[in-house]
Amino acid sequence: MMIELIKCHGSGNDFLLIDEMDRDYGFTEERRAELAKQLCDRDSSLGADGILYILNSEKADGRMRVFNSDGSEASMCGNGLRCAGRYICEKLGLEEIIVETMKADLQVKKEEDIFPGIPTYLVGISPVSFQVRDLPLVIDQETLIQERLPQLNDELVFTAVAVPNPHLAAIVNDSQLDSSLQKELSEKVNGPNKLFPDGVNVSFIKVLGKNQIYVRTFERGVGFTNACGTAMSASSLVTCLIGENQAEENISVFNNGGMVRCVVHKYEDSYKIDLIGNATYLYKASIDTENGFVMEKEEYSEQELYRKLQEHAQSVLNK
Ligand SMILES: N[C@@H](CCC[C@H](N)C(=O)O)C(=O)O
Repeated sequence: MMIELIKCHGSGNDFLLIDEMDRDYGFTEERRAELAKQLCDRDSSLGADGILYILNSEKADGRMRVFNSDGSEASMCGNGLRCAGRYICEKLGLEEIIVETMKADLQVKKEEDIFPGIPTYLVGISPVSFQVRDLPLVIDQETLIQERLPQLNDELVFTAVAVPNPHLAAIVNDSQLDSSLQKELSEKVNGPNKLFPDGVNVSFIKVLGKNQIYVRTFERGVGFTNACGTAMSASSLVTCLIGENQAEENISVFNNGGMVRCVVHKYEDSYKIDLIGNATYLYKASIDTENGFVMEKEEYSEQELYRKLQEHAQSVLNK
């Protein structure tokens, strides 16, 4: 079967976007998962962190389903939603839309360029829950907010939060960041384990200065990625909880693929986080799924400008 797709990225977190809005490929659930494993394989001709399936929605402007490269389906993807949102906005000729995702209908809005010439979108990350049952995290307490988790590690202070996909975040120092700790912990909680039976995205956060943080994430179903949008949103929230940053202020979040901006909104008994960043198209291609061969490929020229943002982000990180 021939499939048409767009390879795109948000902060270097890369995806294969497949439009099913006006084309019915007749995918079964098994086929979606198989395709994610086949096409995202870095040793294949494409390679990506996940697939974004774009579908019609009965209650929103479009629907996004995201599959990780291991074939598992995730409830949300912040970087992916910027790309999916851009695609649906441009297809419908709109600047602001609602996209149905597994657990919530979310706002996507075209924003002023985060860096000259870079298509930029805002996605509203919600709902946010600190209830451990929403991750799930199996411990004998209701929440884990800036606390130790001795069953996992004695050294770090963690926050567990669902946005709504599950995140475990810790603020770390340079030596913890440079060590193999994150890999070890992440592999533990993403293999067969009793604490996080469904796995969890694990982020290490470094505070760089006022309103500036660096976040590195080991993603459930993928491994280390250049960036994870929901993780950067969750991490921004964590830094607000501890008073390093403030709600309603712009937080620049640097990552290994570039940078985004987050704004934490605090309501009476809930939070929402705006995630603002690039939605960059690399190429469009037709794929023969029998053998994974790329039959036709047309490059976009957007990545060149994106490199300027990356150079800027790198210069901040090197300071
Ligand atoms: N890269 C994404 C998150 C993708 C899903 C995640 N790996 C999960 O399984 O929850 C993002 O940008 O948020």
